[in-house]
Amino acid sequence: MATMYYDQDVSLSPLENKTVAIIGYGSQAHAHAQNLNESGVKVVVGLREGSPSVEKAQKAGLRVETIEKAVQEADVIMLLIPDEHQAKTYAESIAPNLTAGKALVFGHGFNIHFGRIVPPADVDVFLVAPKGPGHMLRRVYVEGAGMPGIFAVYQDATGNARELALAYARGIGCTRAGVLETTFKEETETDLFGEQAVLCGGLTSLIQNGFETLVAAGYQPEIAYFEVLHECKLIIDLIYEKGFKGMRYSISNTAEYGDYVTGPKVVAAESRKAMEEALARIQSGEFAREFVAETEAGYPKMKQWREAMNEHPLEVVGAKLRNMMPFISKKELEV
Ligand SMILES: NC(=O)C1=CN([C@@H]2O[C@H](COP(=O)(O)OP(=O)(O)OC[C@H]3O[C@@H](n4cnc5c(N)ncnc54)[C@H](OP(=O)(O)O)[C@@H]3O)[C@@H](O)[C@H]2O)C=CC1
Ligand SMILES: CC[C@](O)(C(C)=O)C(=O)O
Ligand SMILES: [Mg+2]
Ligand SMILES: [Mg+2]
Repeated sequence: MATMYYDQDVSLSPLENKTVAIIGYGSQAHAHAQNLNESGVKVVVGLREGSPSVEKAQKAGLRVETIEKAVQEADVIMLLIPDEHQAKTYAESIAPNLTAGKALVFGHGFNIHFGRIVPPADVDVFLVAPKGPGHMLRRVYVEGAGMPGIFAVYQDATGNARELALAYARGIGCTRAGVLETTFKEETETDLFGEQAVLCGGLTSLIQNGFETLVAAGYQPEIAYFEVLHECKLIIDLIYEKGFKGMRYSISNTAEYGDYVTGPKVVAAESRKAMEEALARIQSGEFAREFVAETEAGYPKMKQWREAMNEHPLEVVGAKLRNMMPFISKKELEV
């Protein structure tokens, strides 16, 4: 069993009298900035010139500076802009202001692991990666709960990097749920695998195929949506709270029997092989190279896939149905 760190094991004191610069104010960054601020840590948000996020961060009671100025005045610099843009921002705005003894921090190991950012030897480098979306990191913190997180030290120039990483994890609320130590390699590869094969790619493909199968067979799209998407959350909630056993306790025996008989046929050897191939592509750096090339070309494939999916009957019917359920549609994801 891995060593888990909780609130009672971790002190915030390594962050006392230090300033944390949060670079960006998107999904993760707004949650880190607001959670740290409410945990009593001194925070400055670093944003590019003309950023539309300045007002949002200020409205949340946060101080905003340019990226360069935020890096200059901070002891700990957390880089939370999209992975594909980090190397350029690092080279232009961060590296020239990154003096000895500061800490350069990441929410995901992509740029260090794939060699796109090479920091100087005299700074601490670590990651603190919450295991969940930024908007949920903020939501659970406000509710008094936390999101599990993992941390890794890549470079310990000051001798304090590990304690600083744990204190940071506490400041954003992760030690309320449990934090464990990893490496940049393990975090990067497992995170990419999880989001591609299971959490995002795998899950949406499963739902989409289920929806299309029912609709093609002549069933009403609204029923198909409720059956394979809306109810997914309710089943996942049970798995999240009680594991497979608790979920199977709550469903009917009919459903449980069908689950054992049909599940392994739907997600079978072919899918397992595709998962292994996806992992190999991640480990070899092939996925990272392909994603960076897509970025440099202006995201032609991403744009096409996004547009096509936005028009898919699943999304069209889903938007209408969610609109009739104010307890869902009123939950904003806007920062
Ligand atoms: N999304 C998530 O929940 C998770 C993300 N992570 C990691 O966290 C990091 C941030 O991801 P995420 O929160 O999704 O990022 P977002 O896409 O939400 O980041 C948006 C922010 O980045 C700024 N930004 C975008 N492009 C640039 C640029 N070229 N130069 C300067 N600023 C820029 C935007 O600035 P402006 O406001 O000016 O538009 C905005 O403030 C990544 O490393 C990611 O892998 C880790 C765990 C989960
Ligand atoms: C699952 C996607 C994720 O890895 C995350 C929210 O943890 C991401 O990169 O956004
Ligand atoms: Mg990720
Ligand atoms: Mg993740």
